[in-house]
Amino acid sequence: MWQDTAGFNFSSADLALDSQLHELADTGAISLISQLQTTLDLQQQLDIFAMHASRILPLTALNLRTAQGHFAAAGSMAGQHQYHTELQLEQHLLGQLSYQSNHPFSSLVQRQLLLLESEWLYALRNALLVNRLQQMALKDPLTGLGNRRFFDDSYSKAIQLAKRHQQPFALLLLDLDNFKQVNDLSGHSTGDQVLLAVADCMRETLRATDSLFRFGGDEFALLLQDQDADHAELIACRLQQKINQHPLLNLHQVGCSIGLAWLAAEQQERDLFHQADEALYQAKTTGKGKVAAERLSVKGLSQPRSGINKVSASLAAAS
Ligand SMILES: Nc1nc2c(ncn2[C@@H]2O[C@H](COP(=O)(O)OP(=O)(O)OP(=O)(O)O)[C@@H](O)[C@H]2O)c(=O)[nH]1
Repeated sequence: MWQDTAGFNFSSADLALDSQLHELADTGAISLISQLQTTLDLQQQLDIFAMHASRILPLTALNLRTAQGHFAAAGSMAGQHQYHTELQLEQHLLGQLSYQSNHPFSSLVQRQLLLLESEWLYALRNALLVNRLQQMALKDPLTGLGNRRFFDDSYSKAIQLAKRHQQPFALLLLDLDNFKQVNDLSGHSTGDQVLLAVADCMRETLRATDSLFRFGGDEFALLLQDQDADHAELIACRLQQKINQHPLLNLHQVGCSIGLAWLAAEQQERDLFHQADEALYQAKTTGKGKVAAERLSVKGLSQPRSGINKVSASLAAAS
């Protein structure tokens, strides 16, 4: 037991806590905690943490890898030295941090960074949780593609970006042909398999998975940023071909119709969604299995499989 000058008694545990608090104050951890409490945004938390870590050692870059994505602190650039750590809380790996600096990461620096990291863990866990819930709210639960809400957000952001940077931008709306018969003839779970196969075809055609959406039912959308009309048309045809050639979709004679509209750099004000929807309507009503481009000119870029026509005809006869 120790006594300070004012006569208070301290145990060794109090002194250990006191010295830890001083160390935390030295590393800036206390103000770090209060700053981290102001946000549940992963990028913002990383930026705040990077600012505090830079007080220990000037950093050129700080990257955070998590199961929900990779983040880089604002202004990150390559440095001469690297240091990697894992952020774990209660035996759960939250993420991996990669520091870069033009100064070496001495063992003292590493120790201070470790201490600082430990102050981030709870706030990081909460931010990851919120991020995961947000992602779930934006995803179609069956296919994992973006849902309609996510599409609406992405669409307006893409339009703004296209306007700001004068970049072309295309929208594809896709509706399956003859999907209902899969449910009717083979059951709902086979129908679900068919929808999953369509999502796979979309992912294989377009790697940027955050641009792929399912609105519900058998309706899908693709946002193609910085794509001119020719390229967008090529992607639409490639996707349609993939769907036509997919074994499961072929087996159930499911094809697709696609409506395509694009915004050239000089044409900023048109209602792209309406155009693509009109084009899709044209593709549907002029025989299915087609890609229809804006201005309502239907191009028979891909012919429907003969089987599809036959099934349509027999369904029509049956109804
Ligand atoms: N298996 C499954 N079916 C669904 C789901 N959501 C909607 N559906 C069904 O999808 C079908 C969509 O109907 P339509 O678009 O008229 O079917 P279609 O045969 O493709 O019609 P066309 O577009 O005229 O060729 C309906 O039978 C819905 O019940 C789902 O999540 N899973």
